[in-house]
Amino acid sequence: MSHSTAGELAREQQYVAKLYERLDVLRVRTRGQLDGVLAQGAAGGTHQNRSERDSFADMYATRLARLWAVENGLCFGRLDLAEGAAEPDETRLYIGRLGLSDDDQHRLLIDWRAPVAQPFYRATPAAPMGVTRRRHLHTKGRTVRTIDDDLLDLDGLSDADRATLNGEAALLAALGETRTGRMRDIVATIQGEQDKIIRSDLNGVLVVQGGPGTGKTVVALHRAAYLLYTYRDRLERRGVLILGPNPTFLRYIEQVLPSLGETDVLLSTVAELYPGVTARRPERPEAAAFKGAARMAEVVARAVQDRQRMPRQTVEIKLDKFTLRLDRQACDVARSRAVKSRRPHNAARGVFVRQLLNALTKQAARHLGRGMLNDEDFADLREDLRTEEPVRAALNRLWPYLTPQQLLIGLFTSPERLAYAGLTPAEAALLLREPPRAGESWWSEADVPLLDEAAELLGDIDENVLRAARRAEEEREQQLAYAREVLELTGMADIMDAERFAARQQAEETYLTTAERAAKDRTWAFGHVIVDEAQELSAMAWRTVMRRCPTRSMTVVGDIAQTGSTAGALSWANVLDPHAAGRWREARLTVNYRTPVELMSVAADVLTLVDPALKAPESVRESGEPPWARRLAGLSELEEVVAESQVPGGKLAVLVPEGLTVDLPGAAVGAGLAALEAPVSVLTVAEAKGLEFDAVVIVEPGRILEESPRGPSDLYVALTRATRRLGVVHTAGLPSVLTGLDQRTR
Ligand SMILES: Nc1ncnc2c1ncn2[C@@H]1O[C@H](COP(=O)(O)OP(=O)(O)OP(=O)(O)O)[C@@H](O)[C@H]1O
Repeated sequence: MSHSTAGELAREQQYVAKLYERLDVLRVRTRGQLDGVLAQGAAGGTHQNRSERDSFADMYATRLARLWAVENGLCFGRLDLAEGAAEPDETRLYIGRLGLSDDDQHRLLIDWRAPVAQPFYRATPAAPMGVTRRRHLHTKGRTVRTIDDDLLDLDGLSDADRATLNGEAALLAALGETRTGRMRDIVATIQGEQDKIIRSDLNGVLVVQGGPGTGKTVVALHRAAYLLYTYRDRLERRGVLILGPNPTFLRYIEQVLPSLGETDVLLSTVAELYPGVTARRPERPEAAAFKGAARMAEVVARAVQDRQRMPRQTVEIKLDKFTLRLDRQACDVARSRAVKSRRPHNAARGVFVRQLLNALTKQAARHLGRGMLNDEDFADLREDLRTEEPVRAALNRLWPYLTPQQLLIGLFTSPERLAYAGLTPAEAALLLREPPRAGESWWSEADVPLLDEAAELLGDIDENVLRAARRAEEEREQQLAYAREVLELTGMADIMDAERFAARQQAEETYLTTAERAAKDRTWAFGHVIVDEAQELSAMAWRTVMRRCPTRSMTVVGDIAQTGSTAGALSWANVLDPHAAGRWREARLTVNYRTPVELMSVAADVLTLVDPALKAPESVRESGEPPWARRLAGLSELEEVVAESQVPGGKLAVLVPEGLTVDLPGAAVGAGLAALEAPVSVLTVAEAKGLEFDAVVIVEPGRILEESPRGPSDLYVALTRATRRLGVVHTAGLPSVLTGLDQRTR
């Protein structure tokens, strides 16, 4: 290290130490404010006093959580601006995870999302945006380890400045690190094309199309943080939903937003979007694809109509003293009134029942010899009839209350109902199933959009009753959870127990965060929705997602070339035009930050099998390790191959075709937390989608290629998961597209 660099490092250390000092002061101060509010107690005062106190407590608790979240890498950059490009005392800006000012309101640190921080990510030598130098500070704990400078305007620098330049290495250093099994934030090294997407306008649907490793996921997450910062009021109220392909992927990305100080975001999968249903049953790909097709909306609608069909014969209702009759015409009139009301099935039932009860009441009056009734008597008699069991039973048979679950179970277990819904016997066979048995998990991921569709058409049975029941059940639980959180955060857990704290809250007060409230409510409309691996969503899944976002403020990220699901997308226009025609725009990411050049050139060959017109993204770096292929006498040799391929301290994935089991002692098998944490995991391509590993060994690529109509896409995904090493092993022949690989014998 040169003398001047050492001096520069010491100066930066001094500044960074000052920032941490300020952070500590703010933590103590905010903690004091929170304690002050909590000490006022929650029991006394008017309702308004209490709710004001609670919002302050909430605000301080959130602020405190944010101040703690930014401990690592608090400050990671510095911008030196040319004279004239900034106010005289603002020519040097430090950029960090949040904004800090001193008590005199002098800015000490700029939040990376603030407009003035934008040149840190966008300035280039060709368009320096007034920046003379961009400096990256690499810290460990509170210590500045190294600094890297990008020189943007040589003329603007003094001789002394020139002597301290280090050159750009921050990005490559970040990319070269071994993987931890969890995605990290990239706030210090966001690239220009990524920054444009992150800061793109909130309105409308932004599609981010990019090849593997171009940073779509990580960019989408930084965009969420940016939008929350920039439109905090609007988004905190309605919440932000991030949808990923499976729970393992959500675990992979879950730390990124908290590390950026944002915690109130709901991470979910489509399978979890229907509150109260756990969709765990595996589904045959043909059935899943069929259930995902847009036509299923019509099928579900027909299934509802099926439950509104009227019998041909007159319905007889035997009461003690006489028998009432509903003929076909009376039923048809009531049905058509109910349908014309345009209400969902369960709400329209009220119209239907009222109409028939009126008809029955008139009949009953005749039987009772009471020709003309005044309004009051008529209403009394109608009420008497309504509570008669035979009347209730008859009306229920004609137009039953239905939950979405009842509707779909009825449909999927009945060849007659499936036929009425418009399916051929062969199509019906894909859906036909045995009724649920106790404890069985009956629903699959592909069923969730159908339940959601049914819920729209049926409506709630009785909103108020349902809500009240749900609230009563959840109330105590919510209050306890909240109390625990607050007590833990404030370090008060040892002086007050959560039960007592919760007991002090009023019954009508709820303490759920926006994300938590939204997760429990099927009809919640989010302020912004981000869909990752969006190419995999079926047409029916898109209908479900769009219902969660009526404003269509969305970020949709994916890669059409990676579509593995047969119900998935083949073009963004196909997917989005039905829901947001004229309201979506596409941005592209073109640089691959994950996969080295050597691996990407093999993947590019496979991409031509997906579609010769597609172009693979450019890789930014080389690994110096050419990918290889090896023929094995048997899969028992795999253990040795894996041992040779591991990167010390890193993660390795063995990617296998669907249904192939391999025996690797100590390896984590299948999706789940272990897949992220174990040094070696065995996964199918679908399970590895969106993830990355230091090394990857692909087993029997020929089978992956042939096992589905989307085989080439699956192989492309498999080839692009590694950051350093890639090997392919096979006992059967090697697909011709891979014969260019280094052939190894051992
Ligand atoms: N600007 C950056 N600085 C540092 N690392 C980056 C940057 N952009 C992307 N990366 C890294 O590149 C890798 C790939 O990013 P990401 O998983 O977001 O890509 P993707 O486009 O979603 O890939 P895929 O389509 O294959 O799932 C991640 O390790 C990510 O952290």
